[in-house]
Amino acid sequence: MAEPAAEEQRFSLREVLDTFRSCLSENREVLVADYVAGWRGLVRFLNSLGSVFSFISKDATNKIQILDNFLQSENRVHYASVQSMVQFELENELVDLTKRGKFPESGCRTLLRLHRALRWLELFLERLRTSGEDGKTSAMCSEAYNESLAQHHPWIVRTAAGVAFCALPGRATFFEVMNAGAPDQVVAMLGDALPLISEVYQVVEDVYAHNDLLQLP
Ligand SMILES: CCCCCCCCCCCCC/C=C/[C@@H](O)[C@H](COP(=O)(O)O)NC(=O)CCCCCCCCCCCCCCC
Repeated sequence: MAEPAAEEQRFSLREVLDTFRSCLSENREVLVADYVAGWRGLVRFLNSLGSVFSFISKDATNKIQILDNFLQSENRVHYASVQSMVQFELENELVDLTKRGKFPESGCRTLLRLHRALRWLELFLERLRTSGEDGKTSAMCSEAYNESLAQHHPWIVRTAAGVAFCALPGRATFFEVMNAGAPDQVVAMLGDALPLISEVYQVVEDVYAHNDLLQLP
């Protein structure tokens, strides 16, 4: 008998893109449940690349879980969108604004970590999309990282990340794991996806910038 559970576990780039697509509502609210679902898909992809990446996927999973808990809490209506979450947590003083204190796991600071990682994803996928057949994924990955997330990570994390990047498979294998068809189809799909990811990133960036939350500890 076929194993649906195993099939569900299989990463599909299209599915992940669809969840990121559905996370922007008509009035440009970013829906937290879909945002988190998109991340869950990406983590599944990362896990399929091997255990060298597990320290990264554990951190991402942990943050997804924190947000999931809010989505299931009695305050869940306030966590429906990034906009409502920010408003709710700020109004009720549930965020450590300048140094870590009573709220080390606020929704705002937790989502900010994923938001910064989304910028890495955008830069990385754009490099992947425009790369040639012999493009080096590890170089693309570390360039994207240095331009984004690295600025927020201490030396020890940057070093560990650098080591992990060396274990990335080549472009061809990478495209296969994405499970989105032949390389030219993957490239086309990335072309469709990137404006979407950028838009989600930009909306969240604007909300955080407007509320002066981009440096939350
Ligand atoms: C495909 C290669 C994957 C490379 C992933 C690049 C990102 C490297 C991130 C390294 C993070 C190391 C783990 C620790 C992080 C935390 O210190 C740090 C700060 O948190 P804190 O303030 O609570 O302490 N956490 C973070 O910055 C959040 C990191 C979240 C990383 C999620 C990465 C998911 C990658 C998904 C890959 C998908 C590839 C897409 C192909 C379709």
